[in-house]
Parts: sequence; C-alpha cells; structure tokens
Amino acid sequence: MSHMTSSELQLSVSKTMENKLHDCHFHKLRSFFNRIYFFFHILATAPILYFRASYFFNSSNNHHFFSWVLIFGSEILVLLLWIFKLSYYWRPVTRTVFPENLPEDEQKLPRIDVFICTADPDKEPTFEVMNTVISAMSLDYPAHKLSVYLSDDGASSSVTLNALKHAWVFATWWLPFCKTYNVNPVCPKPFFEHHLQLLLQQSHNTDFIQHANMLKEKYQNFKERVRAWKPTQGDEIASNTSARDHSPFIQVINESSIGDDAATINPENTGMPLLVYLAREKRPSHHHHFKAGALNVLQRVSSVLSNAPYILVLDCDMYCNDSSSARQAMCFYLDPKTNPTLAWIQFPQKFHNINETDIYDSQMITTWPIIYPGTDGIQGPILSGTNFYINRKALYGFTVDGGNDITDQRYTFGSSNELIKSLGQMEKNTDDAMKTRDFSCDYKLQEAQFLATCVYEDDTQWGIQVGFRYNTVVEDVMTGFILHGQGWKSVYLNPARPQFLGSATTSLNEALIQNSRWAAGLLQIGLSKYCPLFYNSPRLLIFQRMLYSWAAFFPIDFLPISCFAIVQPICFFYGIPLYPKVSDLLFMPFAFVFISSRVKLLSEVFISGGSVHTWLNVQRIVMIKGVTCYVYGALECMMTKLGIREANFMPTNKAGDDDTSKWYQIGKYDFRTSNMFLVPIVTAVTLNISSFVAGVTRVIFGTSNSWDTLFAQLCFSFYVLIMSFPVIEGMVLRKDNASIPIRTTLVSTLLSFVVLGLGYFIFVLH
Ligand SMILES: O=c1ccn([C@@H]2O[C@H](COP(=O)(O)OP(=O)(O)O[C@H]3O[C@H](CO)[C@@H](O)[C@H](O)[C@H]3O)[C@@H](O)[C@H]2O)c(=O)[nH]1
Ligand SMILES: [Mn+2]
Repeated sequence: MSHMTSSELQLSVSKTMENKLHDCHFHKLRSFFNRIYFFFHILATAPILYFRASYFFNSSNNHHFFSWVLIFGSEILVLLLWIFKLSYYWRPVTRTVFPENLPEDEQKLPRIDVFICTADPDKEPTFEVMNTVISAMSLDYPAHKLSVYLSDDGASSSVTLNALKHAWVFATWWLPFCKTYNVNPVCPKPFFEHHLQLLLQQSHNTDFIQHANMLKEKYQNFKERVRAWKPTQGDEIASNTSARDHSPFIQVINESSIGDDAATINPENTGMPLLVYLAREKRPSHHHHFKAGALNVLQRVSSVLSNAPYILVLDCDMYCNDSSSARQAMCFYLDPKTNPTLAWIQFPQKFHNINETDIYDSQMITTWPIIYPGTDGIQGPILSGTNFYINRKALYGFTVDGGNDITDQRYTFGSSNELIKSLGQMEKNTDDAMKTRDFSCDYKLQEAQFLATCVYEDDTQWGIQVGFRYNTVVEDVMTGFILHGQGWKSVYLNPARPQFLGSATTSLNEALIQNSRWAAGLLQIGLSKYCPLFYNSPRLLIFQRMLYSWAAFFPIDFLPISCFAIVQPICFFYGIPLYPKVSDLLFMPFAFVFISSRVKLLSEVFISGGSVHTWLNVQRIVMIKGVTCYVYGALECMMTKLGIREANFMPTNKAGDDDTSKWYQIGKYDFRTSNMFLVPIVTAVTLNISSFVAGVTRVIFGTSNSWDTLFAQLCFSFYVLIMSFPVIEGMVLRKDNASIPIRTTLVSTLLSFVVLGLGYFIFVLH
C-alpha cells in the first residue's frame, strides 16, 4: 500500500465502490443517544423499585395493599417489556443497494416467483387485486425469469379468474408501454387516476401522448369489464361450489386460455411473465390454515412449474409502486458473501391511503423507520407477511450451509416425486423451458393440481417443519422466528422511493379487528413451545430473544394499561395516594421516567416524519388498543389454547367506503364499531372524568396535604383526559352518524359507577 500515490489509492477505492452491490451504515449517533437514554432510564427505575418495595416491607402501610400490588405489578410488566424493547434501539443500521453493479448479462439473474394471495372478493375488490398482479408483472426483470401466481381463497365463482384473463390481456399492452417510457408507478390504477393527467400536461412527446391516451382507453375498458362481470352458469370453476368447499383449480393464463379475447392482445408484445391462477382445494373436513396454507400451496405448485430460487410475497392490496425492487433484492442474493445465509429481504409496508394526521396510526409510524432498522442491526428484521423476497431453500428447511438434513423427504414434503425432484433443481437454468412455457397438455399441470389438494399435506411436515408455519394467525413472525433460530439471516431495505404500497385500515373498527388478530397470533407464539425466551436454539442471540419476546408479548401491555385506566382513577377518586409526594425526592424518578419516555417517543415520531399531532395520536391509539384489542387478543389466544374456540383470520376490508374514509380524511374518529370495542373505551374515559372531577375537588377543598400526596395522580389523570379528547368529543360535542351513540354513553357511565362502587370495596375497605 505504501508505494501507492493518493490518486492511485482513490482510484482503487472507487473501483471497489464500483463493484459493490450493497452497503450498510451504522447510525452511531442515534445508537449512542438510545444507549444513554436507556442508561438513565434504568438508573431511574432503581429508586422506583426501592420506593415500592419499601412500602411492602413496612407493615404499618398495608391498608392500600391491593391497589399498590396492582400498580406495582403493572410497573414491573412495563419495565420488563421495556427491557425487551431495548434490543430494538441498540444498533440501528440502514442499507443501500447499487443495482447498477449487477451483472449485465441477464443469464446471470436467477428466476423469481411472485406469490399474491387474495381471500375475499367483497373485502378485497377484484379490480385492485388485478392491479397488484399487473404491477408485479411489470417488475424490471427479464420476463422469462419472472412468474406471477395468484392464490384465490375466495373462489366461489370465477370472478377472479375471469378478471385475471382481462388483466393478462391488458398487460400485453401495459408492459411494453412501461418499458418504452419508463413509466412510474408501474401499477395502472394510480398511474391513470393520479399521475397521467400531470404527465400529459407536461409532456411534449407526441408519441407518448398518443400512446398514453390509447392505453387509458384500454384501461377504462379493462376496468369496466372486470367490474361488470357477473357469474354465469357453467363457470369454469363449477358455480355450485362454495369458497369453503371445492376442488383445486389451476390455470396458466396465456393466449390459449383467454378464448375470444385473444383478438385483443397486443400483437407487438414480446415476452410476458408466466401468469398462473390457483384456487387450492377447500373442504370442510380439512383446516385450510388461512394465508400460511395458501402460501404453502403456492410454493408446491410453483415448484413444478417455474421453481424459482427466490420468491416475492405480496398481499393482494400491496402493489409494486416501483419496478426496481427485484433488482434491488438481487444485490444481496448475488453477493457471494451474503448469499449463503440470507433468507429474506424485507421491504417496509407503506400505504397509499394514509393522510397526515393518520388518527389510528394505521401506518404504525415508528415501526418502519425506527424498529426495523433496529432489528436489522441485530440479526435482520422480523418477517412481515408481505413485501419480502425469500430464498426458497429456507422455506424448504434447508440448513444455512446449503445442505439438507431432511432424511426422509417423502415424509417431509409429501408423496410428489416431481416436487422432490424440484428440490435439487432450483438453481438450474431452465430458461428454455420457461421460454416455451407450454403447459397446456402437460403432466406438470396435473401434478400441480395434485399438490393443491387438501389431502396432500396429510402426514407431511408442511406447516410444521417446512413452508409457512401453521400454529398462529401471524404466520409471518412465526416463520421468520424459526428461520432465524436455524441461523438464517435477513436484511431490511427501505429505499427512498417506496417499492410497495398497500391499503391501510382507515376505520376504527377495522383497525381494532386487525390488531386483535395480531395480538392473538403473537401471544400464540409467546405461549407456544416456540416462546422466544426459552425456545431451544443455540443460534439465537440474547438480543434476538429479547426482540422476539417483545414482539410476542407486547399485547400483554393490556394488563398495565387496563390497570392504569381502572385502578388509577379509582384511587384518585377516593384519595388513595399511589406515588411519592411532590415534596419527596422520590417523586423525581417517577417524573423523569414518565416525561423522558414521552420525549423519546416524540423524537421517534419526528425521525419518522410525524408531528406533535401524530405523537398524540400514537399514544391515544395505544391506550385504546390496550383496553380493547390486546384484551380480546389475549382472551382469544387463551380460548384457542384451551380448545374452546378456533383461531380465525378475518381479512381486513380493503374496499374503501366513502363515508368511512370521509371521517378519516378530516381526522375525526369514526365510532361506528361494535359495543364490544366501544364500551370499554367509553367506560375507561367516563371513569377517568369522574375521578378527575372528584380528585380536583379533593385537592382544592381538601386538606393542604392532599395537594402534595395526590399531585402525581392529578397530572396523570390530566394526561389521560387530554388523550381521551376524541372520545369525549364523540360523546358530548359531536352529534353525527359516526359519534358515540347516547345509549353507549349511558351504559358506559353506569358501568363506570359500578366500577367505582366495586373499587370502594376492594381498594378502600381493604
Ligand atoms: O384465509 C386467508 C386469509 C387471508 N389471506 C390473505 O392474506 C393477506 C393479508 O390479509 P389482510 O387482511 O390484509 O391482513 P393484514 O392484517 O393487513 O396483514 C398483515 O398481517 C398478516 C398476519 O396477520 C400478514 O399475513 C400480512 O402479510 C400482513 O400484511 C391478504 O392478501 C389476504 O387475501 C389469504 O390468502 N387467506
Ligand atoms: Mn393488509
């Protein structure tokens, strides 16, 4: 090195930079502040624990025993979850990729299979699903290396199949158009409905204008045909079947399968990705395991058709907004250093229907910019259901060193010889077969049909040792955890331009149902033999265990949150002090912990691009979820564990309805949700209001001492009041169709009095 001149040195550095495929940046400063914060926070908890413990050791103090036990218990739980969460802040990293350094020779790019799942044409509008399919077909990748599979779990008629054929025809026009003009976004709907007009105004390219107008017409036509379609007798998928009871059906969509529409294909189109429709067999006698079941069938079926070594998984509403994600992912897979242990590349979930206020925090604002970079620095991000590229081998249970310890393949993978043969052929270059793609009278299609039957999985390891795992409704986190436990790694990539955009839940009802499902599913993992704390895997680092423990157990937050929402106001109402006096030095650590954690959240919200308003919303919705979703999630988890109830995966509604979205857009809560959710929320708020009024009266007119002893509770109660503003507004100030019905308010007020009464017996008399 010493004999190199500085310019030579620079040249050699830029040369290596040139060939670099990806880079990783460690956020030193952020990590430093996080660690300092944690240090002081931990320091402050010591006097708090001392204060609580000394109360219990002082025998003269036991008159408020119950309330103190509950509050102390809550504080310990909060502390525990908070310690788990520390792992997310330890080592945040950000990655960049250089797709321009990928080999120019297309032969060197591996094949990719895209899996898209849809389940319910009412909640998941078919036309939007088609847009996702078309956007995936438009990825910037050699067409003969790309295959798109659509799994239809709602196949009671051929509505989706029919739409898919129209989508294919439209794609023969759309794909060349995207290529020629470098169109962005590659998803037709947002392009024609939001971007095109501006482009037409700005463009002077007459070719483009002509071409775009022609495509717009084709798009309108495509949309109308999809929306107007009604099932008829003699459907290809027999019309007398129901979504829960029918045979498997697989069709490759191409010139020969679209019938009369063949005349409308773009004659100039050169090369389309393979497009396959799949409705797996459903029988009441066989559990279908929701999305995990669908993904496993997709994996098997694709293994005999295209068998790509890498798979992109998309929810039906998550369209490709940009065409470069495939090449970006290849920057990791084609790097010989990272490849061998790399299972998946996770892209963030971003949404097209989110506004600035995002009242229900549907986008989970701090999750993608804060939590995911944090997990990436430890071992790689948690798997998150959609927007990820995954190595097929990892799903097949191969070990990280490329071997396969599976001794009995038929026992593991089932009886299909074709499938077992495919295991060894993932990396083989089957370009020629892919180019011709003649499956029409192929035995492979029959084999695929067989692989999509329900009985195929009987007595195999699908869902247990291979594929997406079945014992939870959050199959993604579970599967990712097991892969991490086997030593596989993952990376998180969040490029400036969003690669995927989906629809977030923008009504309170949908958000609460979705979060109840997540809470139930995550707790199912925590309480299973895969409990991240104890799961036997020598490869899991302690930080990894903490990280997954937080993910699996955070719904337990419902215990402290409910406790703070119920016990706290009762005590304030009756003047039972729970915290040190303001004049006491021990008041300081409590104040510090409370304030610093709020400020920490504020800083995270700012880093994530939010505002003070967002910060308030985030805290609000956590409190609401704490007294509803997490409680029901925990109950549901318990009931499934005890076998009283079957786990359920109710897909979210992606069909925006104007009235609901109106409330979301103007940033007002839409309280049209079931009483199951509404009553606990309103009860907690009315309870807090009554205790605030009683408490303030006590502080003002009571002994001078009560100011000193109850100050902390006064502040806390005031804080809860501010957080409850939308609920109070919904109860008393609003008189519209989305406000809180007067009956609910009355019932809840009554309930809160009952709680106060009971509280008297439990907390005051004891
Ligand atoms: O029986 C089912 C149920 C659902 N789905 C599909 O699963 C996807 C996700 O469902 P969605 O209703 O959008 O649930 P979300 O809560 O928004 O999904 C998040 O959480 C799920 C786990 O609970 C993950 O699977 C998802 O990838 C993740 O985006 C959709 O494409 C559905 O069509 C099926 O294919 N079969
Ligand atoms: Mn979704």
